[in-house]
Amino acid sequence: MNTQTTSWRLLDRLRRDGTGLRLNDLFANDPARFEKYALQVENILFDYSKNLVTDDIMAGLFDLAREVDVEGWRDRMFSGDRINVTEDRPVLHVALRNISARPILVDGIDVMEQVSEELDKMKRLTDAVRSGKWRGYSGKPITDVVNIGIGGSNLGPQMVTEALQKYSDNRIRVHYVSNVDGVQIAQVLRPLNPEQVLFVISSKTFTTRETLTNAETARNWLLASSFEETALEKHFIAVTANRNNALKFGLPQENIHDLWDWVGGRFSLWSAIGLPIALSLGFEHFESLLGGAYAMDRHFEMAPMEQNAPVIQALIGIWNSTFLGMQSQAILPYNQSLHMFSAYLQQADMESNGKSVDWDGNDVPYSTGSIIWGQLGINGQHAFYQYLHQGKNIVPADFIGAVESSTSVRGHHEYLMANFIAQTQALMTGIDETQVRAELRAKGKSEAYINNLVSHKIHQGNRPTNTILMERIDPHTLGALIALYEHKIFVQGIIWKVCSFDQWGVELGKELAHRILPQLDQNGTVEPQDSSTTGLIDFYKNVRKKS
Ligand SMILES: O=P(O)(O)OC[C@H]1O[C@](O)(CO)[C@@H](O)[C@@H]1O
Repeated sequence: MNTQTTSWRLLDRLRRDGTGLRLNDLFANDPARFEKYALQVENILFDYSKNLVTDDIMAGLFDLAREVDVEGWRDRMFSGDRINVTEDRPVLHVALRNISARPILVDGIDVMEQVSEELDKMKRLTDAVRSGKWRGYSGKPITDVVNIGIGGSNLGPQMVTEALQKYSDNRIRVHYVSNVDGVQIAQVLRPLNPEQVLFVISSKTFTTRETLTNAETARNWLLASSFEETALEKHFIAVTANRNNALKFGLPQENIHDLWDWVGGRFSLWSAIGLPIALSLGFEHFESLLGGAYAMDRHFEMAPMEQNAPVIQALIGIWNSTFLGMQSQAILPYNQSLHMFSAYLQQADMESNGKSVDWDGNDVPYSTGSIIWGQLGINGQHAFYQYLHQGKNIVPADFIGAVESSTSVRGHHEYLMANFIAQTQALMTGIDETQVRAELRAKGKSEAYINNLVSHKIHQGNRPTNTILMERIDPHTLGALIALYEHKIFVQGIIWKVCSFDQWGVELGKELAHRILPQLDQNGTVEPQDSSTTGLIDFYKNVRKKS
């Protein structure tokens, strides 16, 4: 157990000794703190100086990473070892953006050959669709792409297409359907012309009910408009690791794009799952995205721990959550283009590290993972920041922004970024009683008024934040940013000793849904089970009967 390492014990002692640490003091006592605790990778400045850490704590955290052999595990991931132990698979999303084409062997076979073949196939499709060479059944060019997929087969591509919209020439409009609630697909299809739509059915397993139900609805919608035998092959593409099921759906071999079992769904946007990104932006921008991720991979592989951004980000997160007991983590982008970033990270992080047993199946005696949540920071300021500033529970936060605006609209960006910087300062410095009293006196308030209000206006401060400031949000930088978080998640999994690449926790709910589905039918028999489940099924059926 990693708690038995010397460094874990030392860190535990530092935690106890350091309960009185104040960020204000740490900055006052060390004018060089920012230089020491900030670094730049690619176009990304990562400032972790506003965290409750000292040189001793950082040294202890680096020792912990060494003791549990983070670097060894990292090398095992990059070289294709089967580090996904519960599924007995390698973890090779890094192969998908290995633009050096350095061989990566799995069972003696270089996976880079398959990767580059698939990339070529993606490029051919992207160019054909975007140039108008690919035509629908009636001979018209494709104008709209509808991606049908959920979880990793939705969140990554959608987050990226939204984030990089500025780079789209709008030749192809991309839409996303993930929810099995028919409202979503109905809304998406309503304004579209079936003759000019290309559906991308994205499912690693091609067994996910939500996706298959939506895919069938899309197929019926298309076939209702065309009795052409070839309509399906002109309007449907699949991305999957399960060719057989895609063939059964009615697609020809050449319309199926490959994914491999060594790519986790939540790490798959770099594969053909990223087709909607390429279709929307053009293949050269997709390649830049891969290039940015590759640059971060090289940094993660080569930089010493003390200057390694993903390692440091992971260690700070472990310090905050496991040692200081701060269980949640807010993700606060100050950039409209990143409006889906926290939703994307929720899956990447929580599905990876939300585990309670270690690789050997033993309970872990510490908290793992974090509750990842958030939304655009500027909107959050007018919604939940009250809790961040004065709530009882401390929520560490990542502030993410860009120096250059993504729009030519003037007069907005400075205001946005002033807030971005001010919020981390306010969370750190807070405002104490003396300052509150002085401010209220300066405004001419009476002593009685001040006495009533003072405790409400005090901000304790001392709330930890990371600041991630990019020069701009372009495909390369976004690729690097996503890879930064992917590797952070990986390092944390190693330290917590949990398997970050499986997701057994999502299975039980799916199985029970399969059992409940026939019970919802008016003629279905309700099984003997707990009274709440039975009561809900009965209520549902009674209301349906009347409607
Ligand atoms: O791509 P698929 O196989 O349809 O799976 C979709 C998502 O469902 C999950 O398996 C969770 O149920 C995710 O891990 C995955 O990204």
